[in-house]
Amino acid sequence: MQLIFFKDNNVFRNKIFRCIIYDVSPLSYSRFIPYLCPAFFEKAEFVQFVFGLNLITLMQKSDCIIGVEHVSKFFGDKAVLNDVNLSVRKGEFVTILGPSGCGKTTLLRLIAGFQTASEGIITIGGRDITQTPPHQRPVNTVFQKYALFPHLNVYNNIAFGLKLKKMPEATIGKKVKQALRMVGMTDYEDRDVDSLSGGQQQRVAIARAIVNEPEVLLLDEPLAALDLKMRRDMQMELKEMHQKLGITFIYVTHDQEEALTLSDTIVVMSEGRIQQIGTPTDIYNEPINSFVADFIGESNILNGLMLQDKSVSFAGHEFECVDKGFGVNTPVDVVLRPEDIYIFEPSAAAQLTGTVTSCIFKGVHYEMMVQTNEGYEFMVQDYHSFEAGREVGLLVKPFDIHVMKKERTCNTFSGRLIDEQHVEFLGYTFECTEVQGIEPGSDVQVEIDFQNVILEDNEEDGHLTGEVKFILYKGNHYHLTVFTDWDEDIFVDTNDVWDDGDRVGITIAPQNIRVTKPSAIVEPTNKKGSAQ
Ligand SMILES: Nc1ncnc2c1ncn2[C@@H]1O[C@H](COP(=O)(O)OP(=O)(O)OP(=O)(O)O)[C@@H](O)[C@H]1O
Repeated sequence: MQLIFFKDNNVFRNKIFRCIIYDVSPLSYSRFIPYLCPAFFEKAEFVQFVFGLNLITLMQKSDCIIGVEHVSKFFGDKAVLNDVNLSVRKGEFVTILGPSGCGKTTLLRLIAGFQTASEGIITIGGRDITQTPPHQRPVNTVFQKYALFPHLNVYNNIAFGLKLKKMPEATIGKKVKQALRMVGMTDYEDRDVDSLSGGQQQRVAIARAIVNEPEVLLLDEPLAALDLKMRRDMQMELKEMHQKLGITFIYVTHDQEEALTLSDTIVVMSEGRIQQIGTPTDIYNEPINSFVADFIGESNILNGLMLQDKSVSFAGHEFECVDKGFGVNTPVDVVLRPEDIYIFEPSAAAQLTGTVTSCIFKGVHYEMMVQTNEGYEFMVQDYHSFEAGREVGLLVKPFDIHVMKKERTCNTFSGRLIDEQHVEFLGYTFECTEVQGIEPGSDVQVEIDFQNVILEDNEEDGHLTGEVKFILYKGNHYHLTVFTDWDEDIFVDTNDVWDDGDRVGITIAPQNIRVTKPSAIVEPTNKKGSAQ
């Protein structure tokens, strides 16, 4: 008998691990069970016994229904998903949230089985289904475009799958009625689907999915085609439906408000990687990096310097905060939610003073932009209005100052020294100031400060070309990610205003290129998909 325990970092972090026991004869297996440590069973996700080639899941301890383990998906050379790990509990409402093109739909399609993972494993109920065809998976998918059969009425659209399974007509009738009741469309059985509104068609699509009683319902932006009012109504209905049905929902959206409203758990993705997994409150209150902070809700994001434990400077002032363990004089990102900033008449209590530049009524609160005397801009939300032009004081409490580690403090590329004054990186040979003490032909590390990357309107004016993405306003400048037309991103600090998707030329002056020997410490590089 052979005992194999395997665990991986991510799974282990969630205190679940898997044990596989190989080549157990039924006799030794029954003798063996009583001796397995109870503490082990407490932690084990499931225990599998392998009899020759047959794998038997003996026990599934945790309530994990879907496991995505180290999953990557490539289309050609392009990694659309990069080492994704996710564990979904039975009955959970999980939302995959991220900007367009970050890989949300691809992840859903891998779970549904419409596409196959290039690497990694997907399990449902502890069973490896990575290669299982879609129709053999206990999941059903609702798409953004309702994908109803136009020639069938509502009843027949919903009954379609059940008829294929050759269920008795009476059972089908009962199930269709039940599904229609669930989506609030009891009287619509005989209607042509073309005569229904977008919201009603989506309800029929959901009814058609739930009538099969799947263990997991996958929903790919199901409300995206609806107008705002209908979307809000349907969100509430979906939430109720989820509670009534008690099945697991995996929901894809790029709408952060929808994700915060609906979910038990939000998975925030960017560029094929998971950035953060947490409850809506966790994600909103404790974003793990500036990408998540910017993507979820409104934020003021500023460059800061952690002076020491519980003391951070930003916007030209020192502030007391609650964070510790960043070290001394460490560059950080500081996030302040607009509703956490107090605004009042200038007084001694003010930490910052400035002038209101705009004031807009937002229905319940006022949203004001304040330019501080040190030249930083803050968004502030308050129930009281301070009109444009008024002098104000601002204050933020230590607990409301969110300090987060910077992913990087400058652009870092791997390159090759061509000669003393030329270095090759990002597929281009750049002129640099004289490099001494490194042999031409050696591998080198190249560093460029964010503010030293110049973007040009005309692509042909740059050494390189690329596309502007992820624009982050940092109070007194913009931090941009530019997808170069090579394999890596380049990060830029600029005062110029660029739009998402702008094509640009990229220039770097020779004196701003730092060439060093590759450091022993692995610094984060500008590989595609890393958070800002
Ligand atoms: N079959 C395919 N072949 C090549 N590239 C693909 C294919 N399917 C998706 N992609 C690419 O993979 C990336 C992720 O696509 P995906 O549809 O998963 O993103 P998404 O986050 O769901 O975006 P959206 O919100 O716009 O639907 C995109 O760049 C897309 O162009």
